[in-house]
Amino acid sequence: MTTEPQPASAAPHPLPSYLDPQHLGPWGIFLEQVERVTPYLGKLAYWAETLKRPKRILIVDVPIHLDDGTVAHFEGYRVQHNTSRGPAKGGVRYHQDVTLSEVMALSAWMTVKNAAVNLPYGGGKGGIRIDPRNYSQGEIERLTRRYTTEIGLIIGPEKDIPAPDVNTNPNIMAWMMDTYSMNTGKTSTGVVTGKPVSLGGSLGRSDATGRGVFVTGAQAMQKLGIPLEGARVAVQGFGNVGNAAARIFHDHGAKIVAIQDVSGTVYSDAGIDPYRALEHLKATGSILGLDGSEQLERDQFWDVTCEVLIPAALENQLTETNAGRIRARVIVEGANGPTTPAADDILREQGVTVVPDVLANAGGVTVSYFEWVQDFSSFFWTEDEINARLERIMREAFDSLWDVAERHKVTLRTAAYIVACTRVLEARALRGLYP
Ligand SMILES: NC(=O)C1=CN([C@@H]2O[C@H](COP(=O)(O)OP(=O)(O)OC[C@H]3O[C@@H](n4cnc5c(N)ncnc54)[C@H](O)[C@@H]3O)[C@@H](O)[C@H]2O)C=CC1
Ligand SMILES: O=C(O)CCC(=O)C(=O)O
Repeated sequence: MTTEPQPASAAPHPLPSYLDPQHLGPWGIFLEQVERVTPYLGKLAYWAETLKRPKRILIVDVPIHLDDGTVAHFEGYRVQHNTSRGPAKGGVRYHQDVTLSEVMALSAWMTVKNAAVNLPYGGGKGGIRIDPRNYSQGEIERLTRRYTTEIGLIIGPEKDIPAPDVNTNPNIMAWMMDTYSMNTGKTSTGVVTGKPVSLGGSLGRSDATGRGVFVTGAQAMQKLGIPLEGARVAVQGFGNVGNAAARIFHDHGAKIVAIQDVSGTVYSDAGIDPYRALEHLKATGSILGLDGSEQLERDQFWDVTCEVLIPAALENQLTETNAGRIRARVIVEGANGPTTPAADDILREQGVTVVPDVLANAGGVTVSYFEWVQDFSSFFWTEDEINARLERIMREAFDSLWDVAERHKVTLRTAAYIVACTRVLEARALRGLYP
């Protein structure tokens, strides 16, 4: 038996159909990203097949009583893509378009993200296919508690730690924590992060992803000689990530010229105050009709001239169809997977710098890591301490990825994959196979 790693991965068996690149969707995009990084992995390419196969996939039926007394069934998922460097970690999404392919890709991007910023985690993600806008608070609570019980088989503070993602929030994390604790017979704050501060949550978590988007975006601007003061910023998605990023850019002198969310697009050449936009959204349920702004057609958002574009909604937004229209100099990916590989190539040719999701939006999971550590030690830090540590981690990660990108003459995304996949596969190789 040879002990010397061979240059190419030994993968004698065909992929199961749900892992097949032909079975497109977001998972197909992740596979393409793995193909792009493999030539840079040297001998570790032997283990690259690991990245193409999630470690564990759980599909659950989530039945609940609706308020009208009938029973409804929802399909839920928890995917643990990789646990080579530590427990799986990643959010839970409630959305009508959730699919297995999407959750697999989101969990894989968590593996890469956690390794890119060197957090001691693997990658996981969960989701339920539901449009939560159509359900009451009581129905969402019952859904959350049943889902938590179903995935309780594989989650836990040392196994897999969920957190908020699209349409989930600290309230939902509180129900998850409570359900898991009831089922295991002890209060287990560390089973989820992004909890309310009064239940073992961390100060700074709610704005952390947007703060990381700002820190990495500002660093990219500095490298490119783009002044922050007066810089025009367009933001897609005005939820947890998009509105925090908009507020923090605004606080540092940038001008938010366009915001798009699920309800539509607003634009103002003079700049939109994101605090007022948030108040308007809370009062009316929509960003449309904000004083001093005009409404644009949905697709016109991509034509807005700006220095910084922040996609902070869903994946697959910048594609080969619209990438050529982008007028931004920097794209900072608040969302996971907003840019397809074909769009990446077009943007690169146009000289647009993309700060990739696995770096730009890592602020959220970084403060989730702080929350988890604080829960274990039952000792809580101040918000200033948290923000200072977050900013240091994000800056250092940015600088080291920028250097790797320059050295290999690759995009920041490929640089992030080189660093992250090397870390993951080194751990994989050291742990070896059993038996
Ligand atoms: N919450 C977190 O800490 C993190 C979230 N992310 C990613 O950031 C993105 C946004 O997540 P959150 O802000 O947490 O979700 P959220 O549920 O708080 O907000 C989502 C926003 O996207 C908008 N949106 C939905 N569909 C849209 C569409 N078709 N076009 C335009 N806007 C649309 C919604 O109106 C809302 O403003 C997701 O890709 C998520 O995976 C990444 C890292 C951490
Ligand atoms: O805070 C976390 O653990 C994960 C957040 C998340 O889902 C993400 O970074 O995409």
